[in-house]
Amino acid sequence: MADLSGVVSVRKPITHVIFDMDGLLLDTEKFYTEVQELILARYNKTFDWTLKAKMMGKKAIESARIFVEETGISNSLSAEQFLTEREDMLQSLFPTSELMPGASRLVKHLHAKGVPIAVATGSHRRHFELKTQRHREIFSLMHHIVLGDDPEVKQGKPSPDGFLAAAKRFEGGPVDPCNVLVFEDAPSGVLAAKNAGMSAVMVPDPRLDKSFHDAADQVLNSLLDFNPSEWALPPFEDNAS
Ligand SMILES: O=P(O)(O)OC[C@@H](O)CO
Ligand SMILES: [Mg+2]
Repeated sequence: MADLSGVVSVRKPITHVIFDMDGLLLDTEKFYTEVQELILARYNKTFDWTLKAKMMGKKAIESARIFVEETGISNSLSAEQFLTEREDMLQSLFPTSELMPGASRLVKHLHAKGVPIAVATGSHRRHFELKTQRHREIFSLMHHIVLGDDPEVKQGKPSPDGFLAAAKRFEGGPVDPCNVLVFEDAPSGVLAAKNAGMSAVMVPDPRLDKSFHDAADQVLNSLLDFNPSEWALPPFEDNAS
């Protein structure tokens, strides 16, 4: 592949894959958006995608601080109070989580072909259990899952902690980051993958500003558009989703 200046960019051969969870495998980002819109409405403020872009992918307390500070409500609502307030609403929404289009097909395909796969999410254990309760089969195909409250994940994305911990835990690990492909939906997640020295395929929400695409190695509208052959991964044998 050559860019406009004629520079040939060669993709690294990928041996291991790490998936983000919220907004990438699971359609859960919409729950956070909904709840945050409701909370802000009480302060006569609106939630927008500039703020969403800063919060998504981060650990709960990190994104809570951003929320109360950026919206200027921190004098009335602390980050901790915000987390407590949104908890009841989130707890009833998470068990209804759906898979994103193409997630099941891609995870099952890579697993069937023997490509080691893992998850690295900013989500903590309790939320992870609620979100995945209807999707145990897909998540059971992961070699391992690194959660946001894992002791090795000192800082959330864009720190590389979660992805580096995930690369270490593969059989025979640590895997060289240049052989790892990360799938992410969030700007902070793409940066975390790049900070870890990995390649990143971004599958962003269409409402996210396009400037956030620049850090990714590839940007797709959907996981259904992923072509494994472009990354030296085994090709799909059919076109079924
Ligand atoms: O890292 P992911 O799986 O996107 O999780 C972050 C999440 O807790 C909300 O944005
Ligand atoms: Mg995500």
